[in-house]
Amino acid sequence: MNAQQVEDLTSFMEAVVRRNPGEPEFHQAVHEVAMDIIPYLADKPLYRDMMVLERMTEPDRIISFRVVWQDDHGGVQVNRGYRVQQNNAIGPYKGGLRFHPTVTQSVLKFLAFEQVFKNSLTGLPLGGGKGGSDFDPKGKSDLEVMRFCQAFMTELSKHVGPDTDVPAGDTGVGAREVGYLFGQYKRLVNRFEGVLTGKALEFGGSRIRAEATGYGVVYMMQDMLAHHHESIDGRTCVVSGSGNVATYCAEKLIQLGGKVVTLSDSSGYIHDPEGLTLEKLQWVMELKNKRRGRIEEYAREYGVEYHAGEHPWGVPCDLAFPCATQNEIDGAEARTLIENGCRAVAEGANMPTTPDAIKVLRASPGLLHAPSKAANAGGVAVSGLEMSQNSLRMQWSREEVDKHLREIIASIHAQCVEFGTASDGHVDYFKGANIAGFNKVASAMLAYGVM
Ligand SMILES: NC(=O)C1=CN([C@@H]2O[C@H](COP(=O)(O)OP(=O)(O)OC[C@H]3O[C@@H](n4cnc5c(N)ncnc54)[C@H](OP(=O)(O)O)[C@@H]3O)[C@@H](O)[C@H]2O)C=CC1
Ligand SMILES: O=C(O)CCC(=O)C(=O)O
Repeated sequence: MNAQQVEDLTSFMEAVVRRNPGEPEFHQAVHEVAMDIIPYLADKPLYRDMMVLERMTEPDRIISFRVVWQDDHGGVQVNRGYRVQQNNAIGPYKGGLRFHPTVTQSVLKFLAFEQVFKNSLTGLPLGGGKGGSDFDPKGKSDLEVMRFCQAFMTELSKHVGPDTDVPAGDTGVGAREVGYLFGQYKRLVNRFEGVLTGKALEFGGSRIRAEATGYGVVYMMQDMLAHHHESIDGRTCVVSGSGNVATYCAEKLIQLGGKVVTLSDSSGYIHDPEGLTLEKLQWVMELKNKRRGRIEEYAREYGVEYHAGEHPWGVPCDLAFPCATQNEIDGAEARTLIENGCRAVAEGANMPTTPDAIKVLRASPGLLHAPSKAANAGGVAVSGLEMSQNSLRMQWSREEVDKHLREIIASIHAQCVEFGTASDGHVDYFKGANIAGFNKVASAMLAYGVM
């Protein structure tokens, strides 16, 4: 960046912070994009005069509402629900719902903003949005989760629809929650329509949607390595998380010959130096999705080490897959990864690396690093395919959906290479993803005029 661009970035970010006080996650996500887009717009006065980037940082609307439900003891509980409808320039708002006590407007705005670029990269007609609540499903009975989901959807149903806004799952919102949410929507509007994705197969879901985010992260890693004539086979992999994204990321890695040595949850991580097998992974999925237990139990079951309160980034690895949550790798942890010889990082979670960590990883010569908006786009891509199948009133085979997913990730990789390759041949996947994602949305916004 030259001096003028640094000045432009500084004044742009000052305005973002002024307009969105107290929203650090949102500032972080916007800054990460603006660092690449502001220099890119240096010779594009029309985009600057039309304030396209400024408009993209302002959500179309934010809906915030009270969610009141009754717990199993008859007590009345109050939570806050949100839907951030960020941008529908290229299609209906699309993005997940997160139920977690750390949910704030700032967190959902960062996720919605990122989603706009990610959805654009898929090549599908999908705008960007995100929603959720500070409700914590952990420790709640099935009936409590059901009552919460019904109360949440009672309000949300007024703002979503198959051509308006199509939510899906995210942290804390899996098959069980999507079932309750869809059932309530159907009851309220008296129509059977594809208002949510991630549905069960029996009522309009797509094959491979559950697997898609994790599989897509691994396909992205495969493509980055193949670009350098390397593969996953025989590489040691460190994965964080043990939810939807982490477990299917681990499954695909094992299928491709990777040795997955860690999984984690918010309490700590397990280290299995022999590597997980598909059987052990099945046990983890049962633990997490049915018994809703803690990853610590894996250590007791298989006689391996458990590290309470720690992240797995100190375990030596070739490939790293942060698949738990935002800002889970900081600068020091990024340095440790590099010192231990890490070759590549593919982000399964949204924005899992802090700005410091990105700086450290970017400065490491040759290290490959796929940002979340490119690496985890497989989930929303298959959600887009679920919408297509719902419109067609059809369900495609596993092979067909997986083939589309593979092609979409390959196209995202190609876009990153097109817009992110430096003169020395190194691919800056962050820059490539930001510019490619921006272009499509920005030209649609220009076509619509001033609005
Ligand atoms: N599901 C999807 O299709 C997509 C998800 N993502 C992103 O992937 C990430 C994981 O989502 P998903 O797997 O669906 O969610 P899940 O709820 O299925 O799993 C989340 C996992 O991350 C752990 N975790 C959550 N918060 C923290 C924390 N603060 N510190 C350490 N670990 C934590 C959870 O542990 P615990 O059980 O202890 O909370 C759990 O193991 C999120 O960033 C999400 O936005 C991105 C694209 C699509
Ligand atoms: O499938 C979807 O619509 C949501 C996916 C999602 O929330 C994400 O990509 O972060």
